Amino acid sequence: MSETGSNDTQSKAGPRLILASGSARRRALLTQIGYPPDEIHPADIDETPREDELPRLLAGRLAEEKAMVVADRYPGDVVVSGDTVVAAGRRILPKAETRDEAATCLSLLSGRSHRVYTGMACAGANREKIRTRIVETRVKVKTLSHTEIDLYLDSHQWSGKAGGYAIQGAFAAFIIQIVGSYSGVVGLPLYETANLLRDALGRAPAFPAD
Ligand SMILES: Cc1cn([C@H]2C[C@H](O)[C@@H](COP(=O)(O)OP(=O)(O)OP(=O)(O)O)O2)c(=O)[nH]c1=O
Repeated sequence: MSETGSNDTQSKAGPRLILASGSARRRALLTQIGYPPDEIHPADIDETPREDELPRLLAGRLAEEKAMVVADRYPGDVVVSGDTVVAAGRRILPKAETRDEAATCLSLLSGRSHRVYTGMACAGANREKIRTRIVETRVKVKTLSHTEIDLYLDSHQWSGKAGGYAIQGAFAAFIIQIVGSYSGVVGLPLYETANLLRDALGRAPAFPAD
């Protein structure tokens, strides 16, 4: 897989699919639904929330910016992107980069419900418009003991994750209920993504054989 942006095969096979994300999970999610990306090109954008920006709007705006930045490099191809934002009330939690940051996130999530907003954006091959979807999921977390928090922090599974946890890992044992989109929490809401990609690529998915 190259990052040259060449699209020689486009006229014969239709537009290629470019994933504007460095997230291995987003790549795996696309592959799971039969739309494996032809190329990966992470979008380097400033993800700082604007003052008083609502988490839902932030997720949509960042997904759209990621798609736009990368779309400029791949004329004639379809570009898809995502952005996941975790919010406890109106408070937007960071992507945890340090143990202290993760510990603060976990104490905010313990014993209550929070919301995860995932924006996904799809730039069609003709660039007429970028289509965006924002999916909200409510996640209810048990009251975490000090031991549970320490064990989780020791695992480092929080590193780089919005809200300091990953539902696809050990943290699942602490989740009482989710209402919304599981795949959205992991990184891309697959129902909405599949619909937009089917339209944009003009072809059925190629489901991987079991
Ligand atoms: C809440 C939660 C987040 N996450 C991850 C998904 C995202 O990778 C990350 C949120 O950061 P994002 O900015 O959405 O994505 P990213 O920085 O990993 O990649 P890119 O910007 O290149 O697309 O948190 C999980 O993997 N599981 C979870 O349960």
